[in-house]
Amino acid sequence: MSHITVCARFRPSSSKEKQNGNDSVCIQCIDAETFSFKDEKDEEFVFSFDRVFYEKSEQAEVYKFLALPIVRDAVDAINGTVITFGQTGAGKTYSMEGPGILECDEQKKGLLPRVVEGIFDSLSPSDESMAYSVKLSMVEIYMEKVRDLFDLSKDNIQIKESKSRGILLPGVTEITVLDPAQALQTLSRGIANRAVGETRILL
Ligand SMILES: Nc1ncnc2c1ncn2[C@@H]1O[C@H](COP(=O)(O)OP(=O)(O)OP(=O)(O)O)[C@@H](O)[C@H]1O
Repeated sequence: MSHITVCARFRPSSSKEKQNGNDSVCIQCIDAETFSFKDEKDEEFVFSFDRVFYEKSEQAEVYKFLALPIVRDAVDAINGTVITFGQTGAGKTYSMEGPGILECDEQKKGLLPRVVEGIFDSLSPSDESMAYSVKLSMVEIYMEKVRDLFDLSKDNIQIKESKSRGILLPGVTEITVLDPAQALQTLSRGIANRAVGETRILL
């Protein structure tokens, strides 16, 4: 089995797109893995992924298919990553965070709050000889530099690689979190520190 899962997700047309008549849809569902795309010359192309999430897909489905296996592996010390890629307005933030990571709308909440809960649920120690600690770091690559979103004075963190520990960010802030609420509060602080973000307010 591949260690990489690649999915496509389509978001519903926004009310603005509907208002402007920009909401004609050029893709058609074939099945849960395949869709067809018609370009402006009416030429048809067929694409397949591990899973295609169409516009009615639920956040919970995306979590279950894409992130839950990574959460399970993480608890067994296997590294995992979720990457979103797409043009502006495609739905990356919605998929990752939902309407906001502190918002607890059960249906709409995104991958981040679900992953946080999933990790803490999986850590509930059934075996008392086991001890876990959960630490968060958060960085942003901005203007070719790695900035620490938990300590903005660290604005040029180096990326190193070690044979035994893999990719490292020496000196990056690590915050120990004890429960999901504390983890989400901490992540929300990091998100607010991003230089590029839809909710950045300059005073
Ligand atoms: N699956 C979805 N269901 C409902 N609304 C969605 C969905 N995906 C995205 N949206 C809405 O579409 C809009 C754009 O989404 P979003 O902000 O997540 O895009 P983005 O890819 O993060 O854009 P940018 O790169 O500009 O930050 C938002 O208003 C969001 O709420």
